[in-house]
Amino acid sequence: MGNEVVFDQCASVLSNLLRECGGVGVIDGGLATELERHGADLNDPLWSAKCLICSPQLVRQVHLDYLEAGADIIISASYQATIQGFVSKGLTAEDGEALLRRSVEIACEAREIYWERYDLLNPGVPNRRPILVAASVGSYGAYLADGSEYSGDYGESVTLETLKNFHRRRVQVLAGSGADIIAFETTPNKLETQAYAEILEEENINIPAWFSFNSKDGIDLVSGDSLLDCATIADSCKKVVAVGINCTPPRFIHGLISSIKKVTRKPILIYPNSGETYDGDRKEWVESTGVSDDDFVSYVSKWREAGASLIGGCCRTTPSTIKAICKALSK
Ligand code: MET
Ligand SMILES: [Zn+2]
Repeated sequence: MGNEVVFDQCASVLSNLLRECGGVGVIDGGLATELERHGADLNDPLWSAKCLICSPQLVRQVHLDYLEAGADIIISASYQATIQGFVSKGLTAEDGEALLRRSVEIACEAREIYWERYDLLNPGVPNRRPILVAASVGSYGAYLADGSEYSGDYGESVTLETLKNFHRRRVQVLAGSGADIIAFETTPNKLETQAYAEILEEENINIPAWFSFNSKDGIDLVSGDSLLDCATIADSCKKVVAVGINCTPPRFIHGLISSIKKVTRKPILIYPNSGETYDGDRKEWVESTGVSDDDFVSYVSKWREAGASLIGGCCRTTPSTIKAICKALSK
């Protein structure tokens, strides 16, 4: 297939969804933290990817809960699923690749169950609503599980090539897994943004991607790298169809949308966390620091007005947050 055809196909995946959703789509909420709320123990270097091995049916149920809550896009449990991470657990690289594919398959199964229920409840009404499955790619720091996911500081020895070599095979496998889009999430720095863009351009990746950055000051990425620079890289990459922010406190989102808008006309996506802070030493969330579903929702129309086209939640948001977002958008 010629490059231009691939680019057109990539662009239409999201534009079709947005058209059918009346210009604004809803992304799901936190996956890992929701698995934990249901009792999963994620204290493991594989984090939520551990559930791909131990409790795939719980992962499918959480995807289904988000669809029932109204999400138009569900994100697979591959955030911290890496071939290297599975190999350190004693699996073969082939098993690791199979688990990556499985993460997308589980999300697709949830979509199928959801659609079948719709058919049962609405016999003869052939109008299943469109749902996209996004294959999650977390950062190199998420794989290291040493906190660098939230500092973006990988040290001098990690180069662009290190990051490209780390991510390449996973991205290839996820691109061929049946997912509709690749979600590069919680991206902490510019080097990794560059690595993602180069992989998408150099490899024959024929599904679109979104780039989502993580900020802790409401201005730049967690590493201190310029959001404008990183969003510009995303803007220049033809396979990237949306750019935005995730896992960042709600209070910072409005300003971040305005910044991104300065450098791209691509759809802007945002899926903030609950605003709670994570205590890395105790390995737990500090509840009192967050916002309630009602507070979260009071932001939604402002984010929409500021220019966000895809809105959802990240860590510690739940299906009830997503339901409230849908309500605020009167979907
Ligand atoms: N999609 C991932 C999740 O919700 C994003 C995690 S951000 C640290 O589990
Ligand atoms: Zn998160």
